[in-house]
Amino acid sequence: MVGARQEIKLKKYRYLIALVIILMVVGVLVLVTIPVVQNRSLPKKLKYGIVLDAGSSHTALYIYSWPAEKVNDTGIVTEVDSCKVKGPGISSYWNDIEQAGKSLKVCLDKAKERVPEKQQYVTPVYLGATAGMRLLRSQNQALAEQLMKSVQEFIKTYPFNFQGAQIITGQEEGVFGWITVNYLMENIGKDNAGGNPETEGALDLGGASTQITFVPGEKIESEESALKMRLYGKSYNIYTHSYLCYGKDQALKLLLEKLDITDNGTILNPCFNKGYIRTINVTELFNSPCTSAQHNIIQQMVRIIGTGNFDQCDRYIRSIFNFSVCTWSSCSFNGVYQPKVHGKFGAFSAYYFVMDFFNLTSEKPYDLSTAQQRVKAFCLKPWAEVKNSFSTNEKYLSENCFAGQYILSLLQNYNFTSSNWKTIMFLRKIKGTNAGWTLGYMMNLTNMIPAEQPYTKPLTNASYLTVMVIFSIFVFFLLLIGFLIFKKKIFKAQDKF
Ligand SMILES: Nc1nc2c(ncn2[C@@H]2O[C@H](COP(=O)(O)OP(=O)(O)OP(=O)(O)O)[C@@H](O)[C@H]2O)c(=O)[nH]1
Ligand SMILES: [Ca+2]
Repeated sequence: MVGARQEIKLKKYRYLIALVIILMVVGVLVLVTIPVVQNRSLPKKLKYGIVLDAGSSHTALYIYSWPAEKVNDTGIVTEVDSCKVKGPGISSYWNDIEQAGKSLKVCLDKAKERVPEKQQYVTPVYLGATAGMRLLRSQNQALAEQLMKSVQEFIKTYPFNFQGAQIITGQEEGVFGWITVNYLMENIGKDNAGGNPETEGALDLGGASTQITFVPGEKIESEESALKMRLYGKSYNIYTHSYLCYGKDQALKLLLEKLDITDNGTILNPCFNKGYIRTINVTELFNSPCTSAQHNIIQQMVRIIGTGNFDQCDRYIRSIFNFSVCTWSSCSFNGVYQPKVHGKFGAFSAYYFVMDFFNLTSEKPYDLSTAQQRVKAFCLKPWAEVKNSFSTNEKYLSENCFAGQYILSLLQNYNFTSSNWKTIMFLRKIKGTNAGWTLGYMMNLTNMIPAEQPYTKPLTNASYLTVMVIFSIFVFFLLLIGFLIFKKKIFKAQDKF
């Protein structure tokens, strides 16, 4: 009787053990499959943003994109496409205002093709105009406003989420260029255990203005050029200055104004290659507020003839900068305060175009004397030879001697000398995205740069689940072992019984 009862009990135990084991296996299977299913790569939802850079010499459109769920992560926004508007900058349409807006058509059409239709209504579009419009506004505010309205109305005819067209300040242009460079280089936003990571300065040479922006190693004396910013939980004291009229095209006008004109309306220009001839309308030279000084040229057209004289060019270029006044402890030129340049610099736009022409933009920086020699060698070449040797656009080609010397002069005025010249990296793009103010401008306006470091979980979702699964399996085996020991003891007790 006792033996049969014991057998029934034993059978019950076996069923119970089998049931527990099955439940445990199912439990482990569930634990393993759920994270796998949960973590399989989901189709990424992308967000888009568009910025039009209405520069003095031309307008460009940039399309940026980033994964929707990672807004605050660093290094996430990239440029997915860009479009160069044909023709001059919007400020040149002052006598045909309606055309200013229409000139943007091809690029806006391209943006419409590039951004998925469903996303277009939520895609913000910004237009920022720079020095060309600043100059026009200083001459005729009403006209500048009409022009901005023209581009605004035209952009509004597109299905995007238009956020406004503004003439941005030189300070904004400088600082947003700095943000772009440091965001793309991942100098800002990275949680750097060793304190504040070094940032890089930004050097932008446009057609009508030029900007220098960096974090100095000393206190900034002038409030006007100082900007305190808090980005990703760190504070930055930034120095920035924008020199209106010192972009490449306006600087050339400043130079031409300094040169003598002969009675028959000829200007000899030592900064153009020997034999190069360019005929320009006098109004073209003097319609700029940068050169509106009194002049007594009676001819309508003037002929500029290149003489390719390096030393004379150097002297004339120096003469467009004023070094006679400085009320601060140090100045660059024109009495503008500038602390000592500090750290590395990224130099883009015309700095890049021109230095690239002279093959001076490699990863391994060249020294100042090599740069000077290359520019000099080019300037000494007669125009006929230059023209035959390069297929570059003739306007750019003819201005490279001037631009090369101007850049060398400007950078030395900022106090880049042979000892720190190699801290400048001439670049067009960083990780595939164009260096310029537009990306920083968009990220600022879309609140994509947090002031404080966003909260980050100690583990990613995937590693969290992996750890959970491993520990569950571990606990399962412990339970199993415990259970088997327990079972053995029961059987032993039963045997005794
Ligand atoms: N050599 C050369 N010069 C270029 C090229 N593209 C533009 N430039 C010139 O470089 C200068 C600067 O160009 P950008 O940076 O586009 O200037 P921008 O934005 O129109 O002008 P700002 O409003 O002052 O910023 C202008 O004088 C342009 O004409 C190029 O491919 N090669
Ligand atoms: Ca520009």
